[in-house]
Amino acid sequence: MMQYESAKAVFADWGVDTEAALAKLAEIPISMHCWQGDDVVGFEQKSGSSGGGIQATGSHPGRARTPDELRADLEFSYGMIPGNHRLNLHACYLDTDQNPDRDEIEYGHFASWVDWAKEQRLGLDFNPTFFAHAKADDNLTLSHPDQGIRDFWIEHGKRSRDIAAQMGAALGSPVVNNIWVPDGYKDTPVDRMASRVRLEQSLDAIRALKHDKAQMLDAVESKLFGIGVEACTVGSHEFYMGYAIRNETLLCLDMGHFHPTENVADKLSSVALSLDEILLHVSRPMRWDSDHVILLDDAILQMAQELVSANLLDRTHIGLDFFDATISRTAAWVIGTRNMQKALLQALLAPWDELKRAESRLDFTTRFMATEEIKDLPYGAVWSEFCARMEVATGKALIADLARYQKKVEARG
Ligand SMILES: C[C@H](O)[C@H](O)[C@@H](O)C(=O)CO
Ligand SMILES: [Mn+2]
Repeated sequence: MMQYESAKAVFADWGVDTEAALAKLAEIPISMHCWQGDDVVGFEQKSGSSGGGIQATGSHPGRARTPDELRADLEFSYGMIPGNHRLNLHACYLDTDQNPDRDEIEYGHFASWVDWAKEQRLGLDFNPTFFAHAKADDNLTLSHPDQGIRDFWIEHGKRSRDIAAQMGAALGSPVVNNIWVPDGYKDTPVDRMASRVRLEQSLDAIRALKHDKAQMLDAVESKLFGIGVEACTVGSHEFYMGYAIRNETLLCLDMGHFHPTENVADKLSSVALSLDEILLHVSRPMRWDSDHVILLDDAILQMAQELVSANLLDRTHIGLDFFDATISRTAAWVIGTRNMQKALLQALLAPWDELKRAESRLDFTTRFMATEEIKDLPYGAVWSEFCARMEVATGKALIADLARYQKKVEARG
């Protein structure tokens, strides 16, 4: 507390109100992805061989194998993260004794998740699952040349939107329904246009039915390449950017889905001029879309800075997308999500007016000196205060709690 009071005075000297920053941070929900808890396996009773070019590596003990185990791990993890958040579910995480194929899923198969979300005061987000299925083994789904395969996936897409809308109605909070398909070609295709026309037509068919935006929001996610689709990804950035603008959907920017030298934070202000809302998949690519757990590193700090500086927090849905099976899965969730929050807090504690004034008069020296000096400000004390107010642990106590829970789940084998 004393440390916080002294930090508060230091920030006040820079013209920054720490109380306002803490209040804003408490309002920002992060959509935590269910698939970190079980290495993107899901709970279907059957699955195909196609991984869609994504891969969780590692064999750390304690993987959640059932919806109940996953919910227990999530409850523990949310308990370690300050604030109220959301869960991002994939369609392959259905909870039912039945064995519906992807084109047969219904709201009832996910009702237990909604009941649980209500109990836990969590929002939900949703994703159709266009991978890990025999009908995705060609690495083509919505753009497949075979009409029958396209129709199968279109039906899956329609049902997912419907399920998402019902979830949103039940929870009183719009569910973002994000479409990502693995479609692409290992070697250079000769008719890219035909694939993209088919993908566009399939997306239009999926979205033919209008849903209330208070219940469900459509999002589309682009990608640069994946394993097995190195030569061409049908749903490229340009494809989906155009699609999202023309159709007024959200555009999902996954930080692992661009060339490693691109700065994804730089894209926010550009796409925000043409889109109402944005979805983020905050991730950490290492050499490729490796989905490492996010660190409090420059890429994440810059993303948070852009969200605050460009005033985009109210129209950006912050989702996470990483999966690491070499470390405790619950620790990955907790530390990764808290890193996103720490980055947001640092951004909320920056003296933006002063920095922007310096830039607008081309005083780059002042901008340079200030952006470097504020790196020394006592962010840790403000973060600790936030955690104390939200009654969650920090530092060694947090590490001990995470280790204790990991020990408990290791008995699962
Ligand atoms: C499991 C997710 O849908 C997936 O990670 C997708 O969002 C993606 O980023 C694929 O590379
Ligand atoms: Mn993603």
